[in-house]
Amino acid sequence: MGYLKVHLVTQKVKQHAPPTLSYVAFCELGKITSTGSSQTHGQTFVVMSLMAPAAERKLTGLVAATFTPLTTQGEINLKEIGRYIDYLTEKQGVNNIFVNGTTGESMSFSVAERKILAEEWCQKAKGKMDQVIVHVGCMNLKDSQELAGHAAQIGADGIAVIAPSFFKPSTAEPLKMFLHEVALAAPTLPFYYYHIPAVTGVNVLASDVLEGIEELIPSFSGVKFSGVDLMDLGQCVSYSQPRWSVLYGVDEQLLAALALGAHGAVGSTYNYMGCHVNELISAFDKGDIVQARRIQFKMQELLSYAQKRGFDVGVNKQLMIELSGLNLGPPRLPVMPCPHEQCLCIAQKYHSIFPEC
Ligand SMILES: CC(=O)N[C@H](C=O)[C@@H](O)[C@H](O)[C@H](O)CO
Ligand SMILES: CC(=O)C(=O)O
Repeated sequence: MGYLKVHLVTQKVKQHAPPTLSYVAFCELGKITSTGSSQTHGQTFVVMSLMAPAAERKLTGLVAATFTPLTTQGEINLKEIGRYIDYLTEKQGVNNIFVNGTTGESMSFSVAERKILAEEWCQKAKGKMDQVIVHVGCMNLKDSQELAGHAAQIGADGIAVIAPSFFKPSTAEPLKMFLHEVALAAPTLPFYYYHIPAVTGVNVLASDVLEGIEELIPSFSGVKFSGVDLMDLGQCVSYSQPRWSVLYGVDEQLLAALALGAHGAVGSTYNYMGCHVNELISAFDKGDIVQARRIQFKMQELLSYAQKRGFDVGVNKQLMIELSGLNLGPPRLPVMPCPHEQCLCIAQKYHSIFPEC
């Protein structure tokens, strides 16, 4: 959440002309540090220096999809968010978070609760996290727009939007129109499409959504790809513009996504496996495929063990509690809390597979 300096020049049409739309948009983009004017070929130009948000930087590496801390009574528990952030940065080496997503059970929270949560995550992340991406997708356009506008006000580094899934778009066109309308509520915030077909039931190829989207959504910055169709993923990477990030979201097969050129990963397991997956990524970057594969196989061993015992957000949250010691509370209905013994045996399996971070 630092700043980087850019200069821009905008043409002044008349002597006392009101600011043009693009001028206003750029003013909203960052903090103006100096203004002036210059004359060229008899025309007056307004010259402005401004600081654009650091989020203009490409998002890479690991992003933890956070759980939502609740009290034992099931109310949001803001008190634990600061400790949670310290745990991720200090114990896991994870410096980016994706809040109010699937793992955060966003669809089970009201718009008001999601705003309070997003604000607290952004506040507590200041000076500690590189980027905070707020998921703002809802079943309807109005709530999504409200959350997008709010994310811009609270200084989020980006927003992500899932496909609405009660009325499912059956082709890319209506989905892109929906995403565009949400993006208009926060036109200067980096925008990510959140692709998770197994959960939404929206089986539109992500690469079809990406095609031409840079013209529709100038703030478009990438896709969080939580699908298993690696051909579609490859098509997203090959279409991707230089400043976009293709972030993979099926943790158990991250290595395949890295081989296809994914720029980073967003996932629930990076909450407690971040330190090991950072090693996987650095082994891959060094060309040590054998070591990268060894770590990926360990992740698969743990996840297949957990999946055989029923692995959902409730189990995952309880596992995080066992491994981190954080006070995250139960999930919210309809997600059921995890029976203590079930999570304990998955936590034991974790310790038998992975060394201490
Ligand atoms: C459905 C779901 O929650 N997917 C997550 C991200 O999108 C993943 O991070 C998984 O939790 C993870 O890959 C374990 O299966
Ligand atoms: C896993 C993930 O990315 C999410 O919880 O939304």
